[in-house]
Amino acid sequence: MSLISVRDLAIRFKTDEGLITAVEDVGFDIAPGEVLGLVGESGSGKSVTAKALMRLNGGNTVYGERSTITLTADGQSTEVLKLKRERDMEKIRGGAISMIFQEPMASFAPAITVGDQMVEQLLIHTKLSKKAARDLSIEMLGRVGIPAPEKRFDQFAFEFSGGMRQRAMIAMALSTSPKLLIADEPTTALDVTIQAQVIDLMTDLVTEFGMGILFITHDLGVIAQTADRVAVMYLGRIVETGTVRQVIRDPKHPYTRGLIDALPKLEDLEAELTPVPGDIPSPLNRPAGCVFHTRCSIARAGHCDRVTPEPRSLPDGHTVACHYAEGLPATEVSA
Ligand SMILES: Nc1ncnc2c1ncn2[C@@H]1O[C@H](COP(=O)(O)OP(=O)(O)OP(=O)(O)O)[C@@H](O)[C@H]1O
Repeated sequence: MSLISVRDLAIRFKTDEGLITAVEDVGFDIAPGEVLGLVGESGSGKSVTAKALMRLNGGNTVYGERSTITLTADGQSTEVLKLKRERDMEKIRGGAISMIFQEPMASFAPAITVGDQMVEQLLIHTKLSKKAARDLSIEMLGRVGIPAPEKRFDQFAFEFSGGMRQRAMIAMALSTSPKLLIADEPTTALDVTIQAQVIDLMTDLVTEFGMGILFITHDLGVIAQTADRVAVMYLGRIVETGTVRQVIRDPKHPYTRGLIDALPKLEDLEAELTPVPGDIPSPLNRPAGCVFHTRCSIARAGHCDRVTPEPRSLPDGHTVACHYAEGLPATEVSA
C-alpha cells in the first residue's frame, strides 16, 4: 500500500506573461519506509512537485483537472488536491507530512526560541501536554546529535551553527512522527563531513520510524547513498524512474546519462567533464514533442520534436520516457 500516490500531476502558474507549465504528467508512489530520490537540474520542477504534496504552492497555482495526490496514513485516505479548508490542510502540514529545506532559517521564526517552536508544533499536531511536548522536543534534539539539548532548547536558531541548525530542523520535522518527510536539498548548504553525518542520521531515522521520504537533490552522489528508488525530472516531466542501481548504473534516458557523465570520476580525475550541452529552456517556451529534444544528442528530427514519449517499462523493470531508450534504429546506427 502506497503512503503517497501521485497521478497525472500538472502544475501551472498564472503569471503576467501568461499561464506557464511547471509540471506535466508526473506520477509516482512512495511506500512506508521507502526513500524516493527526485533528481534534476535547477528549474526542473522538483520543489513545486514536493510543495504540491502539502499544497504549499502560491495562490497563482492551477493544478490539472485530472491530477490526484492520495495520502494514505493510519488506514485513512485523503485526496490532498480536493481539500478545501485551510484547517484540513494544516492537519497534513507538519502532521502526516513534514518538510525540511536547504535553508533551515526558513523553518524557524527568528524571534522565538527553537524549543518554543518545537513545542508549539507538537501542541497543534498531537495531544501531548505542554510538559510532555517539552520533554519530547529535548529528547529529539538529543537524538539528532545536538549536545546539551536542554540548553539548546532555550536558544534561538541564529545561535546555532549551520550543521546544528540543520539537525534542529530535522528534530522538529520528525518530532510529530510524520508518515512522509519531504527533504528539499537538505544537505546542499553543508560541508561534506556534516553532509555525510546528516545523511546517516536521516537514513537511521527512516529505518527507526518507518516513514517514507521524498529526497530532492541535484546531486546524484547523495541520491546513490540515500535513496531506494530514483525519479529523474527534466523540465517538469519524469523522464526515468527505477531503483538506484538501475538508474545510476544503467541509465537509459539520454538526460540521465548526461547527468552521470557530468560527474567527476574519482578513478580518473584527469578526464574531462562533459556537462549536458545547452541550458534548460524557459517554461514559457516548452519544446514540443520530447521536452529534452533541444539538448539531446540522439534526438531525431520529425519524431522527437513532434511526438511526446510516454513513460514505458523496460524488461529490467525500470521506466523511461524516450523513443530511443534501447538505442537508435539499426539502419541509422550502421549508416
Ligand atoms: N509561484 C510561481 N509562479 C510562477 N512560476 C513559478 C512559481 N513557482 C515556481 N515557478 C517556476 O516553476 C519552475 C520549476 O521550479 P522549481 O523550483 O520546482 O524547480 P527545482 O527543480 O526545484 O529547481 P531548484 O533546484 O532551483 O529549486 C521554475 O521555472 C520556476 O520559476
